[in-house]
Amino acid sequence: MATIAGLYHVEHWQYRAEGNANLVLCYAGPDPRFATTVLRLRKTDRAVDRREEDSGSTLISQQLNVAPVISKHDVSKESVFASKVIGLLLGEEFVEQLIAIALPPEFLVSLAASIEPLRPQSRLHKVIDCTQRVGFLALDHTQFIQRDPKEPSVAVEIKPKWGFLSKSTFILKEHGIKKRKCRFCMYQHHKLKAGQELSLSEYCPIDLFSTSQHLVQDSLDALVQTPQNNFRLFVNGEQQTVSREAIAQVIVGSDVESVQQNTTAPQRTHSTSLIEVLARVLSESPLLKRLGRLQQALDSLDVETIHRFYDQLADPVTTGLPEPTLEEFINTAEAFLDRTDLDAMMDEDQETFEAHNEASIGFGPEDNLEEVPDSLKMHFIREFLLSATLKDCSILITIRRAGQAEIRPSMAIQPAIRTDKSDVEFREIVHGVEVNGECYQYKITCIDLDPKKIVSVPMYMKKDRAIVDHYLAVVGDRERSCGSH
Ligand SMILES: O=P(O)(O)O[C@@H]1[C@@H](OP(=O)(O)O)[C@H](OP(=O)(O)O)[C@H](O)[C@H](OP(=O)(O)O)[C@H]1OP(=O)(O)O
Ligand SMILES: Nc1ncnc2c1ncn2[C@@H]1O[C@H](COP(=O)(O)OP(=O)(O)OP(=O)(O)O)[C@@H](O)[C@H]1O
Repeated sequence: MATIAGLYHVEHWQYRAEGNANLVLCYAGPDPRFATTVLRLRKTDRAVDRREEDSGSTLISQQLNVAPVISKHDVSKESVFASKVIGLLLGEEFVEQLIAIALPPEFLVSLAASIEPLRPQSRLHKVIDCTQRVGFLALDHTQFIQRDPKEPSVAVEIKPKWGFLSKSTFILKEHGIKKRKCRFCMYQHHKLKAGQELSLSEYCPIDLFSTSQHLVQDSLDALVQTPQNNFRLFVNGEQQTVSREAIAQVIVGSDVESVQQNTTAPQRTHSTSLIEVLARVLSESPLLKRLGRLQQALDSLDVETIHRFYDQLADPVTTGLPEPTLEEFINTAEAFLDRTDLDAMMDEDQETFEAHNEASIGFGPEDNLEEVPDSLKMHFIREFLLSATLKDCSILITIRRAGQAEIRPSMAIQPAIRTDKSDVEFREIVHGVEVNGECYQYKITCIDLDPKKIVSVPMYMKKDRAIVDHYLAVVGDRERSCGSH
């Protein structure tokens, strides 16, 4: 594992953001090698008595003392999973580069203590896992490698979730609502009941994934209106509160300082809004379409059949299945690509894509599923896990105004970082787009591409049931289908 001299200064790392599983810090020190990089660290359950909680180093040291020496999460292969497995499917250019680095425990302990007061209340049930020996250095995708002091970079993070309505013939008739309402829209009602959200989101992923520019634009407006955990805004790497006003002010290249200070200073008027530029980028880039089609094609059997396979294969004593290895995931992706023409898949209309997809499975719901060979059952469970990764990733789109000459695609390379093992360098591909006669540079990257666990399959099944049952109980089958306008 690489050790990088000069990286382990706690005071040089600032809290950036966190999800359920990882916490991310951005570099704010003087070393130019780490400018525009972030550090991604795994979290673990807070395993100490809450009465003793002091949100400081005692707490973290307790964790360090009680936890086993080897972290229960072996994350060392996760960077390879993202680049090799997801890279095969999505295209390597869209997958964020992660560099695995060694983590001294004292560094983690001090880091955890220093950022604790900055963390949101809702995430405090977990802490940085101070037993992890490996973390990841990545590019800060809210900014460009080459900063332009005159043109601020505006970044939007979208967690698009499930971009398809399942047409799987394996879905039981009584669960047919899944063919009309998307999982995100149905899940909103469950989240409301559970107190996870206070109001329903106006966003529907089916519109975002539609590739129709006006629907994409409408769904971006909906995300701004109800961002939940699906939309974040950054200006020069600083996270901003999402609001219509902030978005209107962040007309790319407008008076950014006033947005950062959240003032309502008079805006410079531009004909083009950030939403328009984003809609163009999302409709133009193949990423979103590829993501949606892959999510659907890799989930051809739906969790209902996947769970049946899981039950048929699971060891009755341990009631589990071994987690797939990296090699097994690679083989699964390769076998999927053998039966799928990725280029054709991108060009086909929805109906043809679904028909091809169904035909390529090799068996149907009318067949005796007990007779499907075990190896094939395992294969489809792993495909389903790949789909789960793609259903939970986020997309970062970073934009800045540019001159006409700068909108040709180009690659920027960060100065090499010398580790004790080798030199590593980060790269980014910068594209250009012209909207309403104004030129912009952008990059688009997928983050959070961790492998999902096979042990979660029964939980996925339970969640599916809970979401559908609750939706049918409170709404029924009376709303218009998602995607029908
Ligand atoms: O099942 P979902 O759709 O709720 O997804 C979970 C996410 O909830 P969301 O609905 O996006 O708010 C959830 O996000 P939040 O914690 O709600 O922000 C995680 O991303 C979770 O992944 P993991 O278990 O940490 O690997 C996600 O779990 P997976 O289903 O991806 O395993
Ligand atoms: N390379 C990056 N550049 C900039 N910001 C990043 C980067 N990676 C992560 N982040 C920020 O940190 C947040 C948490 O990271 P990440 O999505 O990997 O966590 P997670 O726990 O896996 O998320 P989830 O709960 O969705 O599974 C992201 O939502 C994003 O705002």
